[in-house]
Amino acid sequence: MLRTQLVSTRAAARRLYSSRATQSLFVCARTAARSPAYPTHSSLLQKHGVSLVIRRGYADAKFDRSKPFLNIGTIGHVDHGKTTLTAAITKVLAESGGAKFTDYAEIDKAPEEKARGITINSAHVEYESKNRHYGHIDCPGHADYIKNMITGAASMDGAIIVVSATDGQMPQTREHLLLARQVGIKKLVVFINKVDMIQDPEILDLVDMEIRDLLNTYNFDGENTPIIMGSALAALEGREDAIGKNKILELIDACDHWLEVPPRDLDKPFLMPIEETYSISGRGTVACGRAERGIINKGDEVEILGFGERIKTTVTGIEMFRKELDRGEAGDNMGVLLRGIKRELIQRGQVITAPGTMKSAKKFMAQIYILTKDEGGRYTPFMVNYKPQLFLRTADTTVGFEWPEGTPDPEHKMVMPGDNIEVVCSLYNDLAADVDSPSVRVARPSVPVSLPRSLSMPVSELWGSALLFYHALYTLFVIFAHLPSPLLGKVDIHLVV
Ligand SMILES: Nc1nc2c(ncn2[C@@H]2O[C@H](COP(=O)(O)OP(=O)(O)OP(=O)(O)O)[C@@H](O)[C@H]2O)c(=O)[nH]1
Repeated sequence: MLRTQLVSTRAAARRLYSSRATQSLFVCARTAARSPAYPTHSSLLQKHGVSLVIRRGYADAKFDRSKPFLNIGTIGHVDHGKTTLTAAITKVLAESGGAKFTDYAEIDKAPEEKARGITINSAHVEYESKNRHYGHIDCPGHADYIKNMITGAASMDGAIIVVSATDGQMPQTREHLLLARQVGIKKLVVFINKVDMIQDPEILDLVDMEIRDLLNTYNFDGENTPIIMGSALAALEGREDAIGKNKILELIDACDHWLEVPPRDLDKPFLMPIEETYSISGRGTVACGRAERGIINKGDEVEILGFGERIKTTVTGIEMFRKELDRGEAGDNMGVLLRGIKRELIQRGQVITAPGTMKSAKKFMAQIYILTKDEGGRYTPFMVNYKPQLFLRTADTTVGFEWPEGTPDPEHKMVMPGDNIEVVCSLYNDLAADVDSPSVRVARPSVPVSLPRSLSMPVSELWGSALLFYHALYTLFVIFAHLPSPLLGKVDIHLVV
């Protein structure tokens, strides 16, 4: 009886969430929030001629590398309690000296976020368990900010998926699971939150069952994945330890035992995509991001690439969570202090690399497999001049598709889900790509060019490119119908034309 009631209430809630009326309301609210008539904090500042320059302090202690470092984070549906859980973890671990308590407001800190009451950019905190050092990313749950989720999730080694016991799995629970899978996260820990609002244990059993099924659907280990049931708010408010503090400790223990530290690519040339930039008074400009591969030492020469720039500079300092390092490694979520670089010169989406190891590309050939609806892809065709959004590392830019020269009847050629196509891609902004990567099958350029060397991207990055269509398609789906996450395709080969 109870089960039937619960299922029908959830079905009604999902139907309401997915209805055109609700989605139109969201769209109107977003449009209003973005309109000049409803200025956000930063647009107000800009209107009055004040540019929002982000400043912050620099490292004030030495970084201790004695414990293995792992990037994890909270993902899940909007309002299920990701930020509350992040704050609660730092609070509980602060009691044993494993963290500095970071309260809810500090994590949810971007001005636009506060104005609109939702998490836009992923926020980073750190904490330590007995065995591990964690960098933690609090990912946004809101549909509008899926691109932040892609870049946030892309820098995670493992994740905590937060599911409210009152709602069970919701659209973004499924979307984030799909995304987590596609950006290479292999293991997750589940936190069923808000159990303080549930009186009947049968409901919790039902949510547990539902989540294990869902994990299996997305190729995670549904049987063995640890599921912890608790209340982040109770832990944050220091009440009801049985569902609060004790469950947070259980969650951290589960992360220690279930999530694995992946092998780090230390032998390859250094590469760090820029996520954020800061200006440190008296020191200079710091670029932050997660090192994808290689090692960087204080004093090393580097190159900043992308968006029309190729700048040589020297690294004068490396920091991680405000602690100084002599050397940064693949997997580190670090800040790099750059000699003589003005903050305005660099931006999110560019990369910092060992000099001469990468080039930037604006036009290339791609071999793309278009995922079908059953594979989480699209179910409608598209034609020439289709312009989706490309997500590559922290960059996102518009990409235009054209048929290669010599294609018969290009104007009327239609691409169906399940098709394998070869297209010429033109980016709005140039992005960094590897030179002569051995991990790529290099095909014949079908448009003749006289480049000294071919440019290509390794398959791992092409997977990032496979997410390129996600945002554009997602927006369409949110507006017209709330359907499962679309992903356009798998990109196999990239060549410069
Ligand atoms: N009763 C109860 N409320 C909770 C609990 N955890 C979070 N909440 C409340 O749920 C609401 C949403 O929590 P957030 O932490 O902002 O949720 P979120 O998932 O980070 O939301 P977004 O960042 O916008 O995606 C807030 O009002 C919290 O106080 C809990 O364990 N019990």
